[in-house]
Amino acid sequence: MIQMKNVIKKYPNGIIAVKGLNIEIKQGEFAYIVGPSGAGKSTFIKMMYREEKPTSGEIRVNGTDIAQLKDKEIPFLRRGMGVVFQDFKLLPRKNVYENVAFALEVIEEKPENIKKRVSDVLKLVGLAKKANMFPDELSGGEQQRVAIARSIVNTPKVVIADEPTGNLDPETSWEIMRLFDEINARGTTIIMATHNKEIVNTMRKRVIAIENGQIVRDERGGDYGYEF
Ligand SMILES: Nc1ncnc2c1ncn2[C@@H]1O[C@H](COP(=O)(O)OP(=O)(O)OP(=O)(O)O)[C@@H](O)[C@H]1O
Repeated sequence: MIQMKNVIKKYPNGIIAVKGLNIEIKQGEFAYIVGPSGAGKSTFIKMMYREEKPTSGEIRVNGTDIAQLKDKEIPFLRRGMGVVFQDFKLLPRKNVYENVAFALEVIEEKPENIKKRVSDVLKLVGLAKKANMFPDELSGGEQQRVAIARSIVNTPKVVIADEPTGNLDPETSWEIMRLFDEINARGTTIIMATHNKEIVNTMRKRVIAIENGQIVRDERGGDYGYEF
């Protein structure tokens, strides 16, 4: 579902963050992206949802080369993917229900479908009872659950997560990871950059290690492989 060929990313300041990536991630896979700080993991991930445009190379998402997309076509790409961030990025003035519903409103989903979809995903993430609460009334783990609910409410084929447990304590991180595992078990591809060694070594998945802008390891059921 995602293929990269000779992808290079040079930022305007001259830093070459990604130096010729070649990778294929198939529908239904769960892949961790690991590697040292500054290795290029976020850049790699941002190019998948066209937050960053590659300097050269090809990035195919379900066959379309997204490196060639015009800016006005990007929303269509994003309809098919969910994105989850370390800092949740919830809308502070909207409650839990509204934060999740908003993702469907912007794509002009029919109001009668919105209610059902939002309550289904809030149930899935265990927040049905907190639908009326606001982000600042929730714990970090709960806020991340809302963000995950928002990312899957449109039933995307892939969820891309950049360090989703980076702001959470170990126990909460596990709960969030179990949720991602369940979403993956329902058929959604998960691509996740993480520094969480314990989780990578326990919840074994495909491990793609990036160092200095290049893939240095790609193993199914691999371990984290670093001491940090
Ligand atoms: N917007 C930007 N403009 C210029 N340089 C950038 C930009 N974003 C990242 N870089 C540089 O690109 C390189 C890779 O950064 P990136 O954020 O992709 O690494 P990372 O592996 O995700 O790091 P971390 O684990 O610390 O999040 C770094 O040298 C960084 O300074």
